[in-house]
Amino acid sequence: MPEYPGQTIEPAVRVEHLTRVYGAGRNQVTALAGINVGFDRGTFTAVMGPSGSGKSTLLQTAAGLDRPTSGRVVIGGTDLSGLSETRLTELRRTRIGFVFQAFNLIGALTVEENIVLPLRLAGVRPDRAWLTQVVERVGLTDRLHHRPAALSGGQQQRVAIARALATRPEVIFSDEPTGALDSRTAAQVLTLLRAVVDEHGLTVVMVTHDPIAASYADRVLVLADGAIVADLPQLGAGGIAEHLASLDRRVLR
Ligand SMILES: Nc1ncnc2c1ncn2[C@@H]1O[C@H](COP(=O)(O)OP(=O)(O)OP(=O)(O)O)[C@@H](O)[C@H]1O
Repeated sequence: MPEYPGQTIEPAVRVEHLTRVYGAGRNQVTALAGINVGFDRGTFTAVMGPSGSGKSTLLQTAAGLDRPTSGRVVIGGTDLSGLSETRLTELRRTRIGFVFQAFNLIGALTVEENIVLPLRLAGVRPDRAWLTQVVERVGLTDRLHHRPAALSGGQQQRVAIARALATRPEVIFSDEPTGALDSRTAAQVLTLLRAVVDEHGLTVVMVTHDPIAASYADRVLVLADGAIVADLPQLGAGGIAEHLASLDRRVLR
């Protein structure tokens, strides 16, 4: 559904009335309390908010890694709620890229084998021209035959980004991609994510606690208690930090 009158372009990801409740009775926790949001194609969004505000739950449910309690997620026009587990797995493998704080590379495989793994799992023939472009973009052309253990943290995260890009996904979901990196390496990884949005029109949704990381995005969503409490344009790292501090005083106690 269009979010406003006259809107005709389907966002890359659309989330409607998304609710996720964990547990039952006295142990019940509402991690997401009916979220409505769209992520337009070719945009980079940072998701922020205090610990326990629902950021990871939003990412996991939007990415089809977890089923919502109610509400729905539509990726590129496909409603995930109508999909069987098998179809959902297929969609995750072919249309979604993931980049996590832990690089999650397979130590026994080379860099190249790690990058093409999602394609092999999905039984999809690699698009060699695209893969060459991706490997060049992430600066790994001379590392393809190394094992992950022989690479630095920043290089390993770049392998994870190349792996996420291998299938030319409609969206990349990323949870704290720079959480394990020093600030210089983090800047390289964020510049790379920014570039895949600007140069290839990909859509990136990234959870982060860091206003500097968020300053690479076009838009900053702030969650509190499972709801969106701010939807901001890019304000720069200082502006984001200031806004979070003012929300902290007003909304976040
Ligand atoms: N599997 C689970 N079982 C029960 N409660 C959960 C589960 N996963 C998350 N929660 C709860 O849901 C709420 C939101 O958690 P979530 O991990 O999404 O927050 P977050 O904003 O990502 O936090 P952080 O910044 O600390 O990673 C929290 O109260 C959390 O304790």
